[in-house]
Amino acid sequence: MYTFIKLGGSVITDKRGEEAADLPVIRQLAAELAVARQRRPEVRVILGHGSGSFGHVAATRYGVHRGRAAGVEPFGLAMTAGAALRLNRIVVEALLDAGLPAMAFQPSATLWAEGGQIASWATDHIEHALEEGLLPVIHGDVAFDHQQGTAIISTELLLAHLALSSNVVPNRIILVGEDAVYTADPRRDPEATRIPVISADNLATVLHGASGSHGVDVTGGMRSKLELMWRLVTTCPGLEVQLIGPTPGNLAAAVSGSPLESGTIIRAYAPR
Ligand SMILES: Nc1ncnc2c1ncn2[C@@H]1O[C@H](COP(=O)(O)OP(=O)(O)OP(=O)(O)O)[C@@H](O)[C@H]1O
Ligand SMILES: C=C(C)CCOP(=O)(O)O
Repeated sequence: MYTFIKLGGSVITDKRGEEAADLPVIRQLAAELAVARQRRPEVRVILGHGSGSFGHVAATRYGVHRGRAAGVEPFGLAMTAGAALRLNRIVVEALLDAGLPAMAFQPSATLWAEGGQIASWATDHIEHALEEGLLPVIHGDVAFDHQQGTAIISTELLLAHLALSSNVVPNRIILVGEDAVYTADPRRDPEATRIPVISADNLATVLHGASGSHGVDVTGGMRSKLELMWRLVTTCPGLEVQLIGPTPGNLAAAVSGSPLESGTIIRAYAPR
């Protein structure tokens, strides 16, 4: 069984800036992952990261997510791919510096989209990388799209595709981003309170209080993230999704399976 992790663009960059990577946070998260891997070497991880103020700013500028309708030029597509890759390089170098065998797999090189969704993605190299003991690193990316010409594929869509359509079946997905899901957007509503567990009982209310991102974002923010993660936990038996913030110690604890007093867990089935 595998653990999928997404380092959210909202924590590894400043989403209100442009190409503003948060190096101290990236290094801290890389170090925590290294600690967790030493503690629990049997936990096999695929690491994804969002694009934050790199890809989202470029995609918005050139309209890549809207495809032909926005008259995307090759240069705009290439600039957006370049921005996503610049952040990817920063993340992978930090992981290598922390002693992790991180290797990047650029999704757009082997993926086709259709109407903004993944139509096909050749993931056999990623699966083989895991067998070789590597830490495969993927990232939200641009894509060629059969229907709309170009698209943006979020990290969550990539992780969902791996979970549903590859040989790599996760039992946990850890999303490092907002420190929890709240009853309303915590950046807008100071009265918002943390929701510790999302299940069938409160899903509708939770979705009602979830909205977009505080920064430039073309992949939907919290609401679309939750909808997709709910689809996954209801399709993959035993899968749990955990949303945590970047507070030091959280990622190491979550990967090691230690209980956390913070964050939100999404589960469709009662815990065993
Ligand atoms: N109910 C809610 N609870 C928590 N956060 C919420 C809620 N509703 C909206 N948000 C917003 O969701 C955003 C987090 O989603 P966002 O897509 O920006 O994260 P990310 O995955 O880290 O980014 P990226 O797509 O760049 O990787 C924050 O801006 C937060 O304010
Ligand atoms: C904007 C680009 C290039 C990718 C978006 O991926 P995400 O940050 O995971 O939503």
